[in-house]
Amino acid sequence: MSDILDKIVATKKIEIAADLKKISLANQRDQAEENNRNALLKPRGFIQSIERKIAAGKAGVITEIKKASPSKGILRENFQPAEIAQSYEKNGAACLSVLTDKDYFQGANAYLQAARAACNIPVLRKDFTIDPYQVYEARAIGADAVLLIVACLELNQMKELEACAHELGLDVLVEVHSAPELEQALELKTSLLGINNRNLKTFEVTLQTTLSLLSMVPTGITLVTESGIMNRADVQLMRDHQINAFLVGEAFMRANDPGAALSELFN
Ligand SMILES: O=P(O)(O)OC[C@@H](O)[C@@H](O)c1c[nH]c2ccccc12
Repeated sequence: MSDILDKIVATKKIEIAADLKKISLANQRDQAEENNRNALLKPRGFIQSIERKIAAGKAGVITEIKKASPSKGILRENFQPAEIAQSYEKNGAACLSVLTDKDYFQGANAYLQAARAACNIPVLRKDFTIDPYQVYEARAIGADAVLLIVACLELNQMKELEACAHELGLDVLVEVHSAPELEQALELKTSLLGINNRNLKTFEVTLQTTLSLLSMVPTGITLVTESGIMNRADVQLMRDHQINAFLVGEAFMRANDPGAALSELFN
């Protein structure tokens, strides 16, 4: 083949990929907008649901639905998202977090859809959001909030993704693990800030991460302590520091009855 023909074909492939991306983005946007008009799929107010629990003197617990994780492998063999969602709701969860990442967490969009349809509480799409396409997709599958992880985004990208989420009526949970990341997170509009106690590079978990960053969190921000909450002493330690919102996965996923485990941990 001639050089020029090679070049034209290579350019053509890029052009087609870009066109396909545009088409699927438009489809997701249409679906997202249709969902916003459908009473069953309207955003449920993720932040509001947490704040309501806290205002009532309770813990605002985001209960997670995840089958596996890169650090722990399979957490739950008998994995039924709809049943788990109902059990969480019945036992006082403020919100759900559902992993949709396939390759590392064995998640699926279908799990989020099944979980949300089975309950009335808001649902976070737990994934690694790096492109507006995923925000439209989140709304298209019925999510009420998306996660933005500061460690994998530039500030301008985060702002773009947040604006996109807010335009669609989605709430944003911004996640940090260090002081510089926390400073970046405060550049966003969202009032929901997660401190991940797990270091995503080493998988090491310590609740000291939350405690050490606490003084940097301004009033008006709802702080969620994420990962490694395993027992009542962990919960008490956090509550002793006026931390009232929690994201918990493993402790519930390993339990026979996740809702009963929620109730034992917090009631
Ligand atoms: O299972 P744990 O230790 O209770 O953690 C839940 C949640 O915090 C964790 O799954 C998580 C926090 N941030 C994430 C980002 C991506 C994937 C997963 C996560």
